[in-house]
Amino acid sequence: MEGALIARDKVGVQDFVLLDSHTSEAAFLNNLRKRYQENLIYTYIGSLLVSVNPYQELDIYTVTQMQLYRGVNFFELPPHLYAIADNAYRVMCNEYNNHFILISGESGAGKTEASKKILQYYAVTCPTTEQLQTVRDRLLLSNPVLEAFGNAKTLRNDNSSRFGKYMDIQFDFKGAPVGGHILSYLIEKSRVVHQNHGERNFHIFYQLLEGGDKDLLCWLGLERNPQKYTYLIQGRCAKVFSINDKNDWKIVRKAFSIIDFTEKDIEHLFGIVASVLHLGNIQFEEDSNGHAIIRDGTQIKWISKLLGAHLSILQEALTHRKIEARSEEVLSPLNVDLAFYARDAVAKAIYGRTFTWLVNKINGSLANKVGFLSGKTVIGLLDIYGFEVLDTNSFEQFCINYCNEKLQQLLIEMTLKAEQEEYELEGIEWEPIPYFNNKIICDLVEQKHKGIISILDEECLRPGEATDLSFLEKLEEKVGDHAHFVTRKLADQKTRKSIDWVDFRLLHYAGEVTYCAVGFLEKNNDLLYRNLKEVLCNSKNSIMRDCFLLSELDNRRRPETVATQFKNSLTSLIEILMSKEPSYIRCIKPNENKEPGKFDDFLIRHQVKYLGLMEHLRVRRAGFAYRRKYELFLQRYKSLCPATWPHWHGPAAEGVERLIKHIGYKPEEYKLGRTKIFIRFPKTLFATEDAFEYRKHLLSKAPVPLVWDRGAWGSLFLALAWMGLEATWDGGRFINGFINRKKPLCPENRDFVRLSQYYYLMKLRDHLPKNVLDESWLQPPSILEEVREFQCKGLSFSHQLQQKVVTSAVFSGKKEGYLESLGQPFLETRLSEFSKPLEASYVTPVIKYDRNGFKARERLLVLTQSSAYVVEMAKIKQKIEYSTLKGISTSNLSDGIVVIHVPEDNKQKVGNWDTAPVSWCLK
Ligand SMILES: Nc1ncnc2c1ncn2[C@@H]1O[C@H](COP(=O)(O)OP(=O)(O)OP(=O)(O)O)[C@@H](O)[C@H]1O
Repeated sequence: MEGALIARDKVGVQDFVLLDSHTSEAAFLNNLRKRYQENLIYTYIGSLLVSVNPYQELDIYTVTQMQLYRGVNFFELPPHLYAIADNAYRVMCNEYNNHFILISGESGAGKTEASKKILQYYAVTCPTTEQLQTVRDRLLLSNPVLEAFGNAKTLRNDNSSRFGKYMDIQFDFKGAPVGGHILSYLIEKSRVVHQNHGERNFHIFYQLLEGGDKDLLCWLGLERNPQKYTYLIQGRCAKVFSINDKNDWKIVRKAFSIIDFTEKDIEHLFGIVASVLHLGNIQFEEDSNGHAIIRDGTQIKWISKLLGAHLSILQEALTHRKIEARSEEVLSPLNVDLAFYARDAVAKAIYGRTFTWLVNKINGSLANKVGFLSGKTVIGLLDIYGFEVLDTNSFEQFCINYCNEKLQQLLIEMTLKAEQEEYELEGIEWEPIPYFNNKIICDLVEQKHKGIISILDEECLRPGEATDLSFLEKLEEKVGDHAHFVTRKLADQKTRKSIDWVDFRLLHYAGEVTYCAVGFLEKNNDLLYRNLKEVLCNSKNSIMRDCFLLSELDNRRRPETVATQFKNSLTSLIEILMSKEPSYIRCIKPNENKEPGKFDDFLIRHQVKYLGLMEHLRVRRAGFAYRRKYELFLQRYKSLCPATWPHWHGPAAEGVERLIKHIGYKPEEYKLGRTKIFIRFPKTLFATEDAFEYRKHLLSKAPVPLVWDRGAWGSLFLALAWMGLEATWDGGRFINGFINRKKPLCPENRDFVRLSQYYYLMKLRDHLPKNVLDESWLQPPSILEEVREFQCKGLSFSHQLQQKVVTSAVFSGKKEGYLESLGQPFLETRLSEFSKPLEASYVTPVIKYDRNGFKARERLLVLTQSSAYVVEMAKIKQKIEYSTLKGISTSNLSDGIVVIHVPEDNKQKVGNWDTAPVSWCLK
């Protein structure tokens, strides 16, 4: 206990306070620098996590660290990714809602690493079973496969994501990961055929050449030397010091077997990868008529073999274009330039569509096959290509940066804007803090008819001679007066020099980016000659046939342009995210050289500025560190005030007022809104948390059933769960008390009581004082993990063990779900005082509602072997025998209401209570 408090004082509080006292940018940067130099790479601004890429493995990603953060409020320990992950997870489990974690920052800032660490955190800390272990492995192993095919070395990052990824992790009602789903966004296909100096193609090509065994390479017609392949050598850096292609190949190869890829799938997949390399080596020359012919037939033969395409048809498709004139089809020979264009187009199309196939295949293997369909919640992880400025920026950078504008907009909408609007809504006095809203740039790009994408589409689709230059002219005409758009013609004298005639410049939220318009039309159209498509549709390679459907050939409608498809997919993504509870991680790149420990002030200041971190800080500082609905605040802290403990029956707002008056909040420390309490300073909250912690410590020492969270409806459900499972337990001995119950609970109710049982136990764990979770216990063999659990929780070990043995004798092989429940400790919630006169097996405080007027009354519910009793003080108010029980209904809401149905003809007058209802309604 003490340890936890000291740790919190030393680190958690300090983190907040330091930030709290820093309003100036310089002070904030100083703080970040100082922390970075001490290897403290994480900092909070409120609940937003700022992460500065360390470029070295620090000792903060261990399983012990993960366990440390598990189930602890995020402000209690030093800032960490795990705290954010755990917080989202816990809220999801408690409130059954969906979450997402948005990880943003520029290329190389550490987004992918962060998302992988979060995934690992869930894999390690979430409950699992043998069956779920496969799901967990698949979730983890989908990453190396996707990275192999979708990541590449760029100048800014040796493992840069060249596609956007949004991954939903699905959890069942117990909080166990049961499945996943990945949405991918616009892979940078142009990289397949062209790489800038110092950059590589996608990792998989190098991995295959480096790691693939001799027989495989021989079968694919490949040589173990990237220098032999045109598509791999343009960046002149096939070998990279920081990348171990051979090792990565092994991981990918192993991953394939775990994520359900058959040998045939793998054969076809690498047939495609090799075909792309062979395609790149095809050279054309001119025949006497100026038509393109293939110079050397070796490559095309390999492609024909690997794709299962007819050699002469393939040859023809690469050198001719099929033109449809009325009802006739005419083959028109291509010149050399067009033949190269066709070759590259088919290589890009093959790779791009195979990537989509790969994602779908992985999704098939991640699909939830084991979990309960009901009660499924998700946590989404968004790791998407970061803001990017290259020497020459093309259509791909335009899309990537537009995507980052959209995410910035989402963040503004959900934080800066939402927070300030919330104050207004809640009637809290507030001086608005200005911030840059990048909506204006999003509109410039995406507005219907008027935005850059619409203008680009118009140029792509209109008849006549449209070129990249005519597109640029259209832009000048239509958006030339926009404050965030410049071309050479529109620029003032000073900036003119830095913009070429084929360029346009956008003033993004993250800085200026000059785009070269050359290639925009072609990349946006992304057309593939019809005869090439036909070849691929008829391929014997099953992946190709899945990717190129014959129906596509019949569809005469022009496909949507790439930019419009991308815009639409981003709109859907934003909708997906808006429906979930957000957590944010802002990644910062500390220097351009990928060097550990180097804090480049200039570079970081720029990121702090455009990420809007100072505005976040000011809103946080001027605003309130914490806000919570009255009901939830009261629920958590009600034990701190005698008037609210154990129950407060009035409105929650009044309860909170009583509570904070009792604790002694000063007026400047809080504000009461319409539905929420707002606490200004973190220290106020910490003091409250400390008091709560101490209170729990005291409570847990007292006899459990009478004082411990009397409102814990879970206790009742636990009892009901046992009843539903037709058994109960008397003072350590199990008795088949309900064995004669004829009707078992229906499946929904059974799931529900199991859920209640599970959460009750989780609650039990969370409410134990921290010092009992002592890491000094020796790591037991896994078979004894359960025993250790009891030790850790401070429960009587031998007693629990005895009970487990007895239970095993009674239930093993007889009770459904018994094996699953083995790992959960039994509760010590028996009431010894009652055991003699009533032979009680279970006691819990409840609120009983009368049929007449639904009036609430505090009672105790006592469950014995044969009957249930409602008790007031020491008086039995009502008794019902289980043999007469008609049924039990539970509410489908989280209100904890249970109705116990009693037959009409079975009314009993007990004690002095003469209004025995037909049903008991309990909470
Ligand atoms: N927490 C970390 N610990 C150690 N190294 C890290 C960490 N985060 C990032 N790095 C290093 O920085 C590199 C770049 O990180 P990462 O690939 O996550 O960047 P990114 O933001 O996803 O970039 P992109 O947008 O280009 O995909 C990693 O390959 C790794 O070397």
